[in-house]
Amino acid sequence: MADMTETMGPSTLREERSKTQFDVEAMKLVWAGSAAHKKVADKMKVLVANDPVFEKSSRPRLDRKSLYKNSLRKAAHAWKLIQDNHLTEEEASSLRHYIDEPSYNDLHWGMFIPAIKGQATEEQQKKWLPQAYKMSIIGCYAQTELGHGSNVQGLETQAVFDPSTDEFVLNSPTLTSTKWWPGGLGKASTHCVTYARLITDGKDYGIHGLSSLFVSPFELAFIAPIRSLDDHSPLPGITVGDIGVKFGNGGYNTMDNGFLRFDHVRIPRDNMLMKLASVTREGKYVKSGQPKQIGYGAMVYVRTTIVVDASNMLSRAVTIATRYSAVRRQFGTEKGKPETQVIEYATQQSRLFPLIASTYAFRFVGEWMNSLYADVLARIEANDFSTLPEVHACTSGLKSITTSITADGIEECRKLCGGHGYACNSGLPELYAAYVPACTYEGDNTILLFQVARFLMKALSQVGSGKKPTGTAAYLGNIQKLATENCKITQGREWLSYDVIIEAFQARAARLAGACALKLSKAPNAEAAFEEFATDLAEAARAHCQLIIVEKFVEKMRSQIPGRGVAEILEVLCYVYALDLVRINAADFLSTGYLTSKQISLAKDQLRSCFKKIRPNAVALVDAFDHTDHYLSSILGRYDGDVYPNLYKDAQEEPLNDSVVTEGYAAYIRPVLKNQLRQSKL
Ligand SMILES: Cc1cc2nc3c(=O)[nH]c(=O)nc-3n(C[C@H](O)[C@H](O)[C@H](O)COP(=O)(O)OP(=O)(O)OC[C@H]3O[C@@H](n4cnc5c(N)ncnc54)[C@H](O)[C@@H]3O)c2cc1C
Repeated sequence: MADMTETMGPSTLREERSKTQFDVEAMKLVWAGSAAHKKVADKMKVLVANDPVFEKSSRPRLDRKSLYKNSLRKAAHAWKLIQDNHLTEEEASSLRHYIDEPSYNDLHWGMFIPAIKGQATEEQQKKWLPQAYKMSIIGCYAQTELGHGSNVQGLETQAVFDPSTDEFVLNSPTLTSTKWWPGGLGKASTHCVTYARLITDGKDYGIHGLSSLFVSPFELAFIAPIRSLDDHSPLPGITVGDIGVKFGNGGYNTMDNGFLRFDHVRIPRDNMLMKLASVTREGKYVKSGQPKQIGYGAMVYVRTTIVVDASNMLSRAVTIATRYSAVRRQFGTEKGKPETQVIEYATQQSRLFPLIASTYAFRFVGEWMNSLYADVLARIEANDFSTLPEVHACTSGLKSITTSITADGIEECRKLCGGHGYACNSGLPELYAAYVPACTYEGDNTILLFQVARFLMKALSQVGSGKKPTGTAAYLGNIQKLATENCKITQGREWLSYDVIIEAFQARAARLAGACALKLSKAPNAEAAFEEFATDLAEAARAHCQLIIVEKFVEKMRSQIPGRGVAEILEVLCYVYALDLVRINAADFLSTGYLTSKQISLAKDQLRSCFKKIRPNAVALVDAFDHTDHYLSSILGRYDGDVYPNLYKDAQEEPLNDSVVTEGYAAYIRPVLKNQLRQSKL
């Protein structure tokens, strides 16, 4: 069956790659962040891709039990590889990343261990961390309950201190207090870090958490053993299980998100994590004297990994959509010539290229957050907490907007692949299903924007009393000028200036925040007004976060970027990222009066000309992410572009095609066809 379409994909991608105007190998280094990171990633991605245990293309077809068992097998095999090969922490984490399957490991390494590090005393860390590092215990993070998630202050689980036995009694007093959602809890974990209302000395101390409305890191966390270390059965007083099937085939269903009820479960007093606060032998609640801000380090770390992960997940989706858009042809038949590649269509470019730009933008802002994390740790060490409110606000906002754009971006890439994007073998449905909860866990994205908005309102009120905002909010110190001087450009080319772009985003963010501050200042009740203007406040917060991402992209561009043509094409991507945001948010720029409709029209013209520069480099820009076919797990996104023969082959392997006449024929099709339904047993 050798026809033209069969061979067209590979030759098309070869031709695309021959048009590239920059050094792809150098871009791979920029994407990886350093030669050392690249070396680790290269080693781990090959190790995973070549190991049959890590096969994943069958995932969407597996029933839940087989899916879960297979995921346990992978986790065990990975742990064996880590030990046998003496992998470093970075290598082990990279290995888990390339296995690409949500599992209890994510919570054990990503939440349980950091929670102990952040909230346990040194003595307690010495007790728990070695067991956790050896995996002789498996831990998870049990905060959310059936009735409350975002509103941490509303959690109901109780930890009542009993001085007669020197123990806490953990109890779930209501149905709604059942812990619900924690990953790894359902079937795998032996322990959890759980959050509960501390009741001692006749007083309810509440939860002290990082809630939607009050910002302070957790204080009241407890380590609760939940399963026997001998036979894994639930311990006395514990009711635990999996909450059930979640969105999408495969997807996040490899994870055992669980429920947990405590029925007067006794744990030693020392199982309360006591870095920030403790309960004495007599039952007195005592603050440790350690500033509560020390908990911020762990929070910045977790959010940094989420933003870096957003760039990774978006990079997968755009790789698939870009390669396939080059291979896919529709319309435009000039006699004897192939049809037009869909990537040539202006609408395809205007949907796809800004997503490629966003992928790089998120990568660079993630890189900056890594340095921010180091800075936060150093400052905490030196008892300097001055930057923490600003860091908390910007990391909340960046988590919110990068995960929202990534989830929407994956879905957009699915649509960019037309009908074939809807098939599981495109890799996109499962990617979306597994990724989309990132908009909810680690803080609902809307709630996180409110944290940013509160910070902005406070910063503006302090500007009024002469205090200079710092860091990512420094521009608010200049609000007088930003709110009154409008954009002056008259020619399209003037948009291609970092200063012009940054000033536009600063003016928009400052004006939106300023307008909210004015409304709040006029209201008799600030809390009620915050609720009334919540939509505007969320918009102001979003504008502030987009400004941060634009600024960090520009900062990257102002650094040394080696490699032939690399800086040049990244510059184009930087403008695409910013100008597309101007296009999408034209209403904000117009309503705040900073831009005229003529200036917005000039921005759109520039955007179109930037797309022309991206076009010959599009495939190479996604090749630079350096994803293996195993990691992408997508027929549409194959590196060699050999799409159609493989779609055909995959259909032949569909289990429904095991027999030519389907199993239900005799019972359910034949009686319909033969008008024999009355005689048949249904
Ligand atoms: C896949 C997955 C994995 C998870 N893993 C874990 C885990 O390991 N451990 C754990 O403890 N939890 C986990 N969770 C739970 C998760 O952290 C919570 O679901 C999340 O914090 C959101 O809280 P919620 O469900 O209470 O949402 P809700 O707060 O009930 O949100 C519902 C809606 O109400 C809106 N809303 C709520 N309050 C306000 C307000 N004040 N103003 C305006 N709008 C508001 C929200 O924006 C949202 O649109 C997981 C969840 C998922 C989906």
